[in-house]
Amino acid sequence: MRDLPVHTLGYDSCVGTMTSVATSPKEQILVRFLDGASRGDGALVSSMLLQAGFLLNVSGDDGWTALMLAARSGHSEVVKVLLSKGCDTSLVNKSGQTAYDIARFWGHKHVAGLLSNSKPGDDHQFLDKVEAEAPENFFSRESLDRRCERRTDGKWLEAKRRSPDSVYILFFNLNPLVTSEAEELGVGGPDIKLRRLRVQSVQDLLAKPGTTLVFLGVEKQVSPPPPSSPGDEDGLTVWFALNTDEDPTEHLKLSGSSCFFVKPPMPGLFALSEEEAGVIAQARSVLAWHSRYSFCPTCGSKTRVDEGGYKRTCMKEDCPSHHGVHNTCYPRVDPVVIMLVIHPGGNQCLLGRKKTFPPGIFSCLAGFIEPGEGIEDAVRREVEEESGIKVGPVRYISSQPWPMPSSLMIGCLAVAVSTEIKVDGNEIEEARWFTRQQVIDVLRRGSEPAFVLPPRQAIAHQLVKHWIGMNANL
Ligand SMILES: NC(=O)c1ccc[n+]([C@@H]2O[C@H](COP(=O)([O-])OP(=O)(O)OC[C@H]3O[C@@H](n4cnc5c(N)ncnc54)[C@H](O)[C@@H]3O)[C@@H](O)[C@H]2O)c1
Ligand SMILES: [Mg+2]
Ligand SMILES: [Mg+2]
Ligand SMILES: [Mg+2]
Ligand SMILES: [Zn+2]
Repeated sequence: MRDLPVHTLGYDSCVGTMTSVATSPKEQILVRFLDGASRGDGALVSSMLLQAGFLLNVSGDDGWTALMLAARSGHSEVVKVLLSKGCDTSLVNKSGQTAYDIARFWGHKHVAGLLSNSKPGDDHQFLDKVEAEAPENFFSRESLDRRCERRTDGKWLEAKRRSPDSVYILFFNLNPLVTSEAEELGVGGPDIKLRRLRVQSVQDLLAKPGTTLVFLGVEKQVSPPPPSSPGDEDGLTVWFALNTDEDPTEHLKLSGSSCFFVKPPMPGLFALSEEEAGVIAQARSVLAWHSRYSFCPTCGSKTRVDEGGYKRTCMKEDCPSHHGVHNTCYPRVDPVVIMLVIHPGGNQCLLGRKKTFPPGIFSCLAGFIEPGEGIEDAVRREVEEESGIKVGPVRYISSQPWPMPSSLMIGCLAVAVSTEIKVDGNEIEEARWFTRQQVIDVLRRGSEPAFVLPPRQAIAHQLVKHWIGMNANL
């Protein structure tokens, strides 16, 4: 017996609740059994199977069997019980996924291991496809080769600093210099472009005490090019970033150009190409660190810039920061979790509004990871703090450097195990469950969208898109 019509019960396949009375004793038994599997109650599953062996391969709503429900929540004990009874691991739900697919998708490696051992020849194309399609996020493209080993090679850096082939990008108070001149921009390309300067244009600025210089890396090479300038033996084109806190316009020797400094984050930086946004993510974060950490955080003394702008060394001889690993000497990155919370039923997602958002915008919840906290726990804590929703399984999807000033957004999908929303009212003024259809209408810019999503350059947008691209009911 398969596909017992339990839809009528309103059985919720993740939290295992019954929202109305089951219509027959057999259906009631099935609901209890599936509920036990999804909650990880191995003892209940075992004893029910002893009395009603037919339950083993029966599915409820959307074709989910006990094995699939246990696999989704990583309940390996229940999975072992079901496997020991000889359950059918090849069954698929109405979205075409096996229990193995579901375990892999939610990152339950131990469960996926148990399931793959029991069925070595299985084909899991669905998951491979989902993984291959993880989005590339704006600000995350590594356009330059960082060549970290060159940061301590003072002679090489100095030669490159003087080289007429080196590229300088300039920031004024952390805002990059760009151009919107038509001839610089290709058809259908970005709206603005970084203004690439040469050493002769920035010579005066380099000599000023308030200027910070950072070695970003070298242009990536397909094959080694011939040497381009006399004395410049490796032919590598180096990029540097400069920041100044005084208006540099009068020191710039630029011929007839219409350049301006663009303020982050929106819409300014979002108008750059993916390649240049990647350079900005690196440059702006390091420069912002220099502007905030001028003095030694350990003893308050003056510091010296070293390693091509990737280290600040305390000038006080006996400062403790000279011994051991001191994360005060190197550029800082703040990890932030950002998550799309999926309703236990699989077909709605949770989005929230900060008080500061423009009208209509709803986005993924997000929050800084705290010291001593892992990614999954930070996701669960922030979601509960901001929306009152409890979260079970968490799966990492992709990350995004966010150079305002220096966050790393860690994008996750998370399955809710409760549904009642209670916003904190402080950070988040409103949170709502939106259906897949509402989200699809927003992404397709339908005539009456229920809300507005952040633009494609925000990882929140990509997480929502990723969820829509997946099969339903994971
Ligand atoms: N790229 C995107 O799609 C996207 C979307 C949402 C948020 N974000 C970014 O994520 C970051 C964090 O999100 P949030 O504001 O919701 O976090 P949050 O929910 O943790 O709340 C922010 C508050 O946490 C405190 N805090 C704790 N640790 C902090 C730290 N290391 N730095 C600064 N404040 C800290 C501060 O009081 C701050 O006001 C923000 O900077 C935001 O710009 C990016
Ligand atoms: Mg937050
Ligand atoms: Mg928060
Ligand atoms: Mg927080
Ligand atoms: Zn010091």
